[in-house]
Parts: sequence; C-alpha cells; structure tokens
Amino acid sequence: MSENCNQNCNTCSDECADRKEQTDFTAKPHELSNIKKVIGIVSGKGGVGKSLVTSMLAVTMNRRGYKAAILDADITGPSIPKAFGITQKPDASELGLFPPKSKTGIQLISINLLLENETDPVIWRGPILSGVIKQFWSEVIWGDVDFMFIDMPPGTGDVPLTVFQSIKLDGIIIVASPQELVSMIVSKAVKMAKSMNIPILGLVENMSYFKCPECDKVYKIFGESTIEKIAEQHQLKVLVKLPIDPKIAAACDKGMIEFYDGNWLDGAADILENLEENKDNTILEDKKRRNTNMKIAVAIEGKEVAKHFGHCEGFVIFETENQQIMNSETIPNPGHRPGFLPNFLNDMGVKVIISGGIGGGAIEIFNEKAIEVITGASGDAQAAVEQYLQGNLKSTESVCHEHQHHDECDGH
Ligand SMILES: Nc1ncnc2c1ncn2[C@@H]1O[C@H](COP(=O)(O)OP(=O)(O)OP(=O)(O)O)[C@@H](O)[C@H]1O
Repeated sequence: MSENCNQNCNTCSDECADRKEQTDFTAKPHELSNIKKVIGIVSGKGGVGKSLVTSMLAVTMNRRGYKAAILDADITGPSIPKAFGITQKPDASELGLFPPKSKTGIQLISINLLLENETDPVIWRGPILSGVIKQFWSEVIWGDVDFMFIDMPPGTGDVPLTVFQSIKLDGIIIVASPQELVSMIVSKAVKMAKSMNIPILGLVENMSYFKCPECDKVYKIFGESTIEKIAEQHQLKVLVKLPIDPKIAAACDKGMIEFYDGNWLDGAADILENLEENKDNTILEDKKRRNTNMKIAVAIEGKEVAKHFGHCEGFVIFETENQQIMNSETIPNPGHRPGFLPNFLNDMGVKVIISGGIGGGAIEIFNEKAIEVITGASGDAQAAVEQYLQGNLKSTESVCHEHQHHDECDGH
C-alpha cells in the first residue's frame, strides 16, 4: 500500500498491490459536440481572479481565430455571464441545450443562465453541484469547439475533484494572487492535479502589480512576487503576470470583457496553440526520428532483453536506417563504475536504449544527453528493436526503485 494511501484508488496514480478496480466516472460529451482541447482554470481559493482569467483566455483564443467556449463550473459563484453581458437563456430542444453566444461568438453555459433570477443563491450540496457540471458537459450541444475553458470550482474539495474525474482535461492553468503564492494553497492545487495525472500547463499570477497610468511607475501592492520561486519548486512555467487594472474591472462590470485592450494572456495562448499543434508534431517527430540512421543499444541476457540494465550480460548495438536493421554487434558489459555506462554508450553514438528495468540515475544522464530510454521491454532483443522501429514499442517509463536492484539497474 502506498504511504500516502487515502483509500480512494480513483484519486491515486500509484500502482500498488492493493489497488482496487477503478470506477469510471468519466462523463461523455454530447454526441453532437466535437471538443478538441479542454483546459481547466483552477485556483486554491475563491476571489483570486480565476473567472476573469478564464474569460480573458477564451477571448484571446477567439481573437486568434479559434472557436472558444466556456463551461462555468463555478456553480456557487458564477460570474462569467456578467463579464460577457450575457443574460439570454440557453435554447432547449429534445436533443439538449444550445449554449448562448457572446457578441464575438464565444459559447457559454453557466448556472446563472438557468436560474429564474440571476441573483438567487445556489445552495445545493456537493453531489448536486457535480451533477449539474456533468450535465453542462453531456447535455449541452457545444458543436465544434477548438478550446473549451472550464472555470473550475475554487479549492481542492469534493466538487473540483469530481470535475477532475468526470471531464477529461488536456491540462490545467493555476491562477493565484501574490498572497496565495506565499502560502500552501498553490502547492495543494499542484498536488491534486499531479495525483490525478493532469498536466499543469503553468501558473498565472493575477494582481501581480499596479502600473500608474500617470507616471508608468510600477507598484507591487501585495509585495514582491514569489511566483518564479514557486514555479521552480514545482517545475512549472509562469505563463502570465496580470496587473491590477481598473479598466479590466470596469470591462467586467459593464459586461464588455471581450473588448479589453491588452495582450497579457499571450504567453498562455502560445502554450495552448502549441498544445493544439503538438499532438501531430509529436507523431511526426517520432516518425522522423525512427527514419533516420541511428544506433540502438539493447541490454541483453543471452538473446533476450535484460531485466536489469547495469548488471546485464552485454549490449547488442543495432545500426538502423529507414526503419530497417542494417547491422548488429554484440559487446560485453564493460562493467559499471559511477557514470560509466551512459557515457560509454553515448560515446558509441547510441541514440536509443532498450531495457527491462533501469534506474532513475541512469535515465537522468541519458535524458541529459538526449538519448531516448525505453523501459519495460522483454523477450527477444532483435524483435524489440523491430517493434520500436515500427513505432510499436512504448516505454512503460518504469524506473527500478527496488533497493536490491538499485545498483544493478543504474549502471552509473
Ligand atoms: N487584475 C485585475 N484587475 C482588476 N480587477 C480584477 C483583476 N482580477 C480580478 N479583478 C476583479 O475581481 C473580481 C473577482 O474576480 P473573479 O470573479 O475573476 O475571481 P474568482 O477567482 O473567479 O472568484 P470566485 O472563485 O469567488 O468566483 C472581479 O470583479 C474582477 O473584475
């Protein structure tokens, strides 16, 4: 059992022996929806500008020519319709609900658009809140959407957790003000996303500074920013530092957020655009890599892929060209001294390592040298290389942690 076991296998990514069968909580989007990328906007607590950042992100992507939509999952504090000046109720049909569109064509659904009176408080409990959010996903006919932004319920409690479980997110962006950045709140949000294997695209610091419109002097109203430090601590990117700007607040109040003047969100939008292109690029890059001439080293025991890299019997070095094996040579393991094997294989011009288990230390050195490491392989060494060349051998990314094998697997 994992040391951090919370008895809920659905919120844990550890592969432990006590793992129970997972219940699939995933909600399916409406069959008439075609949503390409789903981005959750998260904050450790309310009132930090999460809804504002969600709105501005949708506006920025819309300005760049993408079809943007917003699902307001902040059910108890829905503020997005007001920022866009939308009061129109969704049209309903037998098939589902059609979300209203903003003046520039951003689709939006929010509980505020369904309440009899938009000032009515929403006093439902967690399960109902989660149910409503799932309905926004499954029963709303979104049509074609390039980027769906979900304004997540604040915090790391039950409701955001259910959203994480039910809607497959391509990534989250964490919003914080300088005050939360010095506390543990951001770390909690980071941990929650990591434990659920959701990529964190980066951090946005809202209310980062105030620039005097008269003299351009910058005031750090909430003190010096610590965002770089926090980002480094969690190995995240800082996407945006958004100033306090009375014009932004006024645009929200007047329902004119689509017409704000500024390009503060460009850093985040660039990342999202790359995400859009990335999928195909990765496939292309992989293909290009396999097509070029290269050397692949397989750690072996006899003719089979070895279980432990450092103490393997030897290596077969395969030379490949256009996804074909052209040549192979077997060399004995020269023995492992600190840092030796990874450097030895690098000096031989090896670009890919295939092994059963391998230690984290060796993987780190290989990564530094841009050598691809495939772990979890087994069976005939040549067959493993052929599979790799066809794009069918994927790394399990398993790192050997077992104490008794640490030395054997690290080989450094
Ligand atoms: N950088 C800023 N400059 C000016 N006004 C801002 C800024 N950030 C937020 N505000 C204002 O602060 C208010 C709260 O922001 P917002 O509704 O986005 O917070 P939130 O984190 O979504 O809060 P909650 O989770 O409670 O809904 C809004 O009226 C918004 O206009």
